[in-house]
Amino acid sequence: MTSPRKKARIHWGEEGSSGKQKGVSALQKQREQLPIAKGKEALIREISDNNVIILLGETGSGKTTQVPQYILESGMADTGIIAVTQPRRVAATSLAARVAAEQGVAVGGLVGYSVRFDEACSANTRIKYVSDGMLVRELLSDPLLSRYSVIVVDEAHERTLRTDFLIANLKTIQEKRNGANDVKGKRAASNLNPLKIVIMSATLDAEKFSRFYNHARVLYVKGRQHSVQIYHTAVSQTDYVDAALRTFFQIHTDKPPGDVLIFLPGQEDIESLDKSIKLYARRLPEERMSVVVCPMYASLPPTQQARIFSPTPPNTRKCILSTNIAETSITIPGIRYVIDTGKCKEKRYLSKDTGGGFDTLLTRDITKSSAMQRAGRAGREGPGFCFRLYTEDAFTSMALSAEPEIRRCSLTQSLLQLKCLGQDLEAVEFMDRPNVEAIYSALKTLWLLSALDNAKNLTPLGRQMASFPVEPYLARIILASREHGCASEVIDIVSLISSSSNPFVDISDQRDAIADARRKFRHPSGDHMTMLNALRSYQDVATTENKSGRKEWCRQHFVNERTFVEALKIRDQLRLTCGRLGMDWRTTRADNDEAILRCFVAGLVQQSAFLQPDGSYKQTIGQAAVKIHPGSILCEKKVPAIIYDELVYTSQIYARGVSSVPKSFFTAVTPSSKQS
Ligand SMILES: Nc1ncnc2c1ncn2[C@@H]1O[C@H](COP(=O)(O)OP(=O)(O)OP(=O)(O)O)[C@@H](O)[C@H]1O
Repeated sequence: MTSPRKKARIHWGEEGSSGKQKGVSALQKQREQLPIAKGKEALIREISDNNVIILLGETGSGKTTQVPQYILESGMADTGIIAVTQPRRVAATSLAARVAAEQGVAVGGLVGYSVRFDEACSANTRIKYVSDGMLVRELLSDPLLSRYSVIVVDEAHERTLRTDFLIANLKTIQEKRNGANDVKGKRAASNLNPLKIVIMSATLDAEKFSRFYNHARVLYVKGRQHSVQIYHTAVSQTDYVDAALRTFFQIHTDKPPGDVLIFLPGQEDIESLDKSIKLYARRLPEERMSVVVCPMYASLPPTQQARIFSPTPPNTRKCILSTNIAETSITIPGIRYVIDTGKCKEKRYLSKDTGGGFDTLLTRDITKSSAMQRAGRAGREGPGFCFRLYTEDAFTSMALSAEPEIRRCSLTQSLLQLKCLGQDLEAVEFMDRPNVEAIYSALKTLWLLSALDNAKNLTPLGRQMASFPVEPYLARIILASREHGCASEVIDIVSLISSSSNPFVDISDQRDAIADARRKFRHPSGDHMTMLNALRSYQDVATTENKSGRKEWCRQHFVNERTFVEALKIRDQLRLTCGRLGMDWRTTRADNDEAILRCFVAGLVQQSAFLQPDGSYKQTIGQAAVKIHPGSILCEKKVPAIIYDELVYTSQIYARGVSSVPKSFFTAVTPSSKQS
């Protein structure tokens, strides 16, 4: 490997900069200097006079942090809570911390947040940053969202399935709460607390949103606080990881202090760049600033994600390697340089016709919207720089925004939630209609899980499934444990599956050593029971060992302590839901593996494959040939039938989280009326 300085330099073309630099000191002064502050009075007036406002403003103009505070301070929302939705949990939690600091209060008081499996709110909370999924969940228990007087839908351009679900439902909720004929005015026929809706983004097709909300008023916030100088490569870069490496060291050797944020598509690229940067950084002359690398991706446990916000030590340059999880809404203190590879991973439903029948992540070029959001992460605290690893022509020819998730992802969970609200996917007025095939597939999945009956009506079991804060198939597994008397074991395993990362560390070149270290957890049936054994062993260790003893035990056994800690929290939530449904989560049949696996078959009936005469596995529902993932303890085995937690699509389709089950289990869960 050559030294970073010897690698070919990348040549950049400069783009005109905009905006002006302003000094910042105290938080209040910063607030006053935000571009949005100039329009505060007008903004409050417009929100007060209109039921729906579409608000566009450049990244960093102050929308997300200031608009909720303006609404609060105006007294407009005195009858309820102000909710601000975010597509990503890290944005919700970090924004709550920032706005609480601006208000001079602790998080969880006046300003709080609510994300899946984590909440900091109290009876005093008036501004609540909430993940879009959590607000959808609240709809199920409060279909008119009556606790809220203003709902701000932020980063609406991302068009996540849950945001689209909210946008559709908010329209009808507002009609009910404000009175059906009340398009512009204030309170009309209804006795309910009226609702105001604010839709926000920096990069939005404002006209489309406006039309959807009966030609709602569109407002623009002009300007950004700090300039961001954008550079494009002079020629296109085929190896974006290598180009990012070279650009990072160009910045590190040539540019003044300031942290660097690099956008990459996924975990694999992040891990590879992490290694290369560390390797090269060690070779730098001692007098140069040192480098600290922080990875950031969705499956990293929240405590590890939080490292990106911690202050950079003196004489050090922090380099954050992130997926698009850090693309919108968040301000990472210290970031002055952004490197944008121009790539992202996009969730897409692979249809059964093409051998799929599942959601998978595919690498693709980003959109203009994403490029602008990424550049916007620099220049939050002072002027910034964005290095795009693609040409200006490539930027010009990018699509404006991504295809909405509703057109490309599995609709199973949304359909179940709509059914609980007495609605049908076909009948709801969405901004963009879902595909017929995706609707059909979701109906079929829910029917196979017994959440819907033959007439597509919600069953009592389906309603119970929707109460759990997990995917329908996992909820089905938990509910099946009622019949089999093994709720305790099943909830433990489901908690581990629902955690943000795998409990087992998988290092491809150490698989033999890892298998050896974990031998005592191994269960012949496969990964589910093995996970349970590992969790139970960890709990034993946790009661006898101190912190460093636990850490050492986890290191020796190649297991991820953070996953166990997170799983135990999730377990509390799942047990609470069981309690609310009158289900006893204490039932146990630790000696009966068969009972536990039967529960998993009830939920994973579609996620199963049978061994073929040629030694491959073929999906029982769907056409794809699947391989057992090399990280699974069953990877070397040939068993007649498998169930799995997920399929991952790389060079081949791999099943992950695999257990072996007798074929006879499948006929038991599939009533004779159900045929694939
Ligand atoms: N956690 C933080 N630490 C330091 N400064 C912050 C923080 N959060 C916000 N700010 C400051 O407030 C400014 C406005 O942030 P805000 O999130 O409200 O902007 P926005 O218009 O919503 O941008 P975006 O569309 O990118 O989310 C930032 O540019 C930054 O200067």
